Amino acid sequence: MLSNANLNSSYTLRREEVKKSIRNVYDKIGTPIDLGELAFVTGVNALMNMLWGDSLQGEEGTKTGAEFKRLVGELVVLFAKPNVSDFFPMLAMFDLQGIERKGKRIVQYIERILDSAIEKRMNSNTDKNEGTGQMEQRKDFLQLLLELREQDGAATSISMRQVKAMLTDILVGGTDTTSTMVEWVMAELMQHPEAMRKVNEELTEVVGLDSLVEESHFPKLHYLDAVIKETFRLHPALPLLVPRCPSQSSTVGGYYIPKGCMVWLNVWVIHRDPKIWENPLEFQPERFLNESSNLDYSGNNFNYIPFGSGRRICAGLPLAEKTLMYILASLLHSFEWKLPHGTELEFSDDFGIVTKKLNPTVAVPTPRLSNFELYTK
Ligand code: HEM
Repeated sequence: MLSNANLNSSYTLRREEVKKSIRNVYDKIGTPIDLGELAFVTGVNALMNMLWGDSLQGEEGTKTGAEFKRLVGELVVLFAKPNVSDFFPMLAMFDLQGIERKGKRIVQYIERILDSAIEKRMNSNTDKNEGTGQMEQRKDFLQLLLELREQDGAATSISMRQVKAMLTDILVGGTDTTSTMVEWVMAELMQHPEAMRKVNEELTEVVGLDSLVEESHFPKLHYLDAVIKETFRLHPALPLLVPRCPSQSSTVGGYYIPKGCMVWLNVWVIHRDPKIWENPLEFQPERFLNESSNLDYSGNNFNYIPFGSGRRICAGLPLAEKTLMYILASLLHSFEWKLPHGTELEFSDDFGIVTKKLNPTVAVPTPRLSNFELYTK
């Protein structure tokens, strides 16, 4: 599902969701909009469409999206919360901080969404089989997983539990991260009007005010790409990545790392290390415009690893890169964004495995496009 060929063939699904969001924003022109919520619903719909061909529709869908966002947000806080049971396993059965109880409640909520999608698909597969005797179903991610299920003796056979675990991984891993980054980028741009001006200029030149952004424009949006990379430097979504557990003892940089221990890599600190970065606390997208800097998301330069590195690098990286660029470029090209009157930007972050903004980024849109029909078609 996450290969480049599959991503290219699912472009229309992302396009539909982004256009829907532009229409929704246009309907609320002049009023404050929670950018994290907007990005979350756009991202989750694009993802659900790719996973099982359905999305959250209408007012009800927006409400479910907001609830889903809140719960995934709660889950990423729980993932990182120090748990007394980890240090004293005999206390685990008492679940003293209620971490297990809260986690289970959220996972059950996600499972209900998955159960409904899986049931619908299995019923439609049965109908098709009975009706025509042919297997001619949609080959989305859910269909591929269902076909791998319980193949007698096959090495690739997986259980229904594993199907749900994979879908949950993708939904949780791919939604909160993307919407959080949209919020940070928009906040940094509103805080740095010169950078915002350059992004707008680039979009006007590359896309034109009489057109909407398409993925084919991305390779030419160099400045916006640098803005996103600089935002990842200052606000890496997973500041400690996922923990590693070495299978052999070794010595790294003079430190002995015993086999079997848990290693956390502090990307947040690496990205702000004055030995690596000039003026590390300043927002300077230009540092990513220098082609010789070799700073991309591949994880090959250990000075810059917002998507991790090595075998466990983010599995959704190509999709994340496309979705983030698409949502941001579209919001910035279609609208001008200003802070609501009398409010100020705020950059504190919240504790959790994902570095979220403590307070939502809220902004008021005004139209930028010359052809108003583009907002509604
Ligand atoms: C802006 C968006 C995203 C960011 C910043 C991000 C970041 C990360 C990071 C830092 C890791 C840990 C890598 C490591 O420790 O080396 C990770 C793992 C992962 N990500 Fe993402 N991610 C994003 C979007 C996505 C999307 C869209 C998906 C799925 C469609 C996804 C699926 C995963 C999965 C499954 C893993 C675990 C990989 C493994 O352990 O083998 N992520 N992500």
